[in-house]
Amino acid sequence: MELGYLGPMGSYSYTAAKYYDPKSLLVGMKTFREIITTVEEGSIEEGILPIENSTEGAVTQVMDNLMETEESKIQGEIILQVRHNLLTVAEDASELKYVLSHPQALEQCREFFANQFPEVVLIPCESSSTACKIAKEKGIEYGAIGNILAGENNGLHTLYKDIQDNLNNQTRFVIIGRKNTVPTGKDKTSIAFSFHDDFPGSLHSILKEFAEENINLTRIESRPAKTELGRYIFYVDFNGHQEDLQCKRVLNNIEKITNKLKIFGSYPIGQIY
Ligand SMILES: O=C(O)C(=O)Cc1ccccc1
Repeated sequence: MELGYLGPMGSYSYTAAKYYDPKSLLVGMKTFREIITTVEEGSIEEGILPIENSTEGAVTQVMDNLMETEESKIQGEIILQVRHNLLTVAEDASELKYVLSHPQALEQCREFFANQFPEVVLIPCESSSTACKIAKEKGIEYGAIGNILAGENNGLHTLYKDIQDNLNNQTRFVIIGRKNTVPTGKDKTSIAFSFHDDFPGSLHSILKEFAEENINLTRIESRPAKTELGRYIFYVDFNGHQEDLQCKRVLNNIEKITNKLKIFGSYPIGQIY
């Protein structure tokens, strides 16, 4: 089984992919969009994508891109305890001027840099493992935020460990693929919907359906519909599989109330690593 991830090797996505399926053949890619496109086209079977973080919230780029999918479904999830480290070319920070990483990682360590290295310029790049590679090429003024593994792979020093602002920093990854899943009894389903018109109680009318079937929601987010200010797409995750009877009833009912209902998929509840 080939599994696409945000590469190169040593990224946080790589770690998550290894935990999810140690046997799969990992294929490093440059962007989240590339991962989604290759799964959509069927040229790779699965892809892994970060979708939300316990401190920073939604990974909006992934959520927006998933909205456009036609063939791929969410068929798994995994939660990774993300520990950031300051990895540098030099053995100390005396020359440190620039620190590179994925925007998500930079955001999750903003306080650390404001307190410890207010003069350091934070530079976004494609991934934390790419950041390590670039830092190594650039020299002693450079550092990266990444996995210790990525630092070691690139010959960097681990200057500070656990620099994430929130000690309990978790990222939830979803696995997309083209297969349908079967109910396991411990599943989750992800959907998104929008309304024809704005009307009082619109969101309530949806939430009521879940409440009446005693279905627990595990996440609710809104994203701009990108048509006009004040129009939203709502993203909801809930416990249960779309083939379960109660879930089927809810999905049937809310399809009638909503303008567009997208079911991203049902999948076994993931473990935390
Ligand atoms: O840049 C990486 O290594 C990634 O895999 C993206 C990412 C960044 C920060 C937290 C989780 C995933």
